[in-house]
Amino acid sequence: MIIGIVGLGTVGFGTLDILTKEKERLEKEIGEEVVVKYGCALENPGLPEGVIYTTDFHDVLDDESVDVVVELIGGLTFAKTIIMGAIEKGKHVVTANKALLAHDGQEIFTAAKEKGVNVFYEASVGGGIPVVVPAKESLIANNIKKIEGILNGTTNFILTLMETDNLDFKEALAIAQDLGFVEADASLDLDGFDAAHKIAILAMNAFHIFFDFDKIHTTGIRQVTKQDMDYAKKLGYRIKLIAQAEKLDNSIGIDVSPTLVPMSDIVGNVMQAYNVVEITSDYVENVLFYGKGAGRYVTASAVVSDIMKTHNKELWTHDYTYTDAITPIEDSRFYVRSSQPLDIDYEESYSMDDQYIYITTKQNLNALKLQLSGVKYTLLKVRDEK
Ligand SMILES: NC(=O)C1=CN([C@@H]2O[C@H](COP(=O)(O)OP(=O)(O)OC[C@H]3O[C@@H](n4cnc5c(N)ncnc54)[C@H](OP(=O)(O)O)[C@@H]3O)[C@@H](O)[C@H]2O)C=CC1
Ligand SMILES: N[C@@H](CC=O)C(=O)O
Repeated sequence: MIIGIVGLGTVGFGTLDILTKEKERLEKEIGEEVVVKYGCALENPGLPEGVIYTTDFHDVLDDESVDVVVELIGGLTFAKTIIMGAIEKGKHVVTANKALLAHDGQEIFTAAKEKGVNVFYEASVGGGIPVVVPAKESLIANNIKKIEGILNGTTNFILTLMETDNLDFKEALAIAQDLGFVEADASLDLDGFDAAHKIAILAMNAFHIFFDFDKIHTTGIRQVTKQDMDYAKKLGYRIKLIAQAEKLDNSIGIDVSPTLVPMSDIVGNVMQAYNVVEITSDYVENVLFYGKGAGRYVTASAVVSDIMKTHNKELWTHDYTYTDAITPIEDSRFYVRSSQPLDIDYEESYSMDDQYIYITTKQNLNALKLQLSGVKYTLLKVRDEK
């Protein structure tokens, strides 16, 4: 197996390092030589002997001996050119690029099918947690009804540090950046788009659909305050950025929003840069996937696993149907805080610091907003008790 890695940053360099250190064992596992022929990046990070350094990804694409192109530069432009170019040349592709797959997955998978090659992307969701392959292969017997979880390491890390270390948002973000968790464009993490990319990929495979990514209703963590975290805690909840995808009556509901999660729930105890994905289906019922969702070696572990998977000649199919029926998930319980008492249906309520705090009964978001028109309030979703 001859490999070209394009992108030698956090994940790319980690991938190269694992492939170098574990070469002998990996070769034994698959019964084939594993050779990294190219490392491509704008600056040379220092490559092991025998790996050709280039700044031009065409060197990798144009070399007929390369079987697998590993795209780890991120973004929607060059990354797409590299992936489409590799497919065109009949090479397998491994990528961690959730943004690109969420936007252009249909085009990429269609091209891969035509050329008879695989595009593998385990690292695109949940960092090192095996979830894409298990959901697509191990759960094949099941009709998936719902996927829910914490899919962004950066925001979970920030929320954790705000709670446990009393850090402010900016301080916590700077630490996450040092640790290599944060996207080149941090707003992808902070505004919920990275989690939306990941839930889009999971929903695509779970419900066999392609759809316009921009239809996903996405809210990030910028408006989450320490004050609301403390109020939520008094009621036994933590605020987490939750991504959800669910089969509704006439649509697939998908959204990403800061949500109060009961501390009695496993999901409410997922801290730091850990991720969790809960899949609900008919036969196996509930399964949870938990582990580190970001970081160099964590993510490289999933990339290496995908590279090894290209050794099997079996092709993955993505014969999915395009749908416009993507809607927000509007029926939920809600946390509502206001400086005035409210006349709404609620399960729990208390007041302190001149604030009135409610956990509502399950109801429709738009109906609740209508009821609250003219009132100043903060509103967050509340996850059901398990
Ligand atoms: N970091 C993480 O924890 C995770 C990241 N991912 C995904 O993995 C991918 C890579 O992320 P990450 O490693 O963090 O990103 P980095 O920014 O650390 O690395 C990007 C690499 O791409 C190189 N590069 C950029 N443009 C080009 C180009 N035109 N030609 C050649 N090389 C180029 C950069 O080179 P140079 O440094 O020389 O400029 C750098 O080596 C992204 O899609 C990201 O979303 C997925 C899961 C977790
Ligand atoms: N920025 C992402 C990296 C992994 O996908 C995150 O924080 O989860």
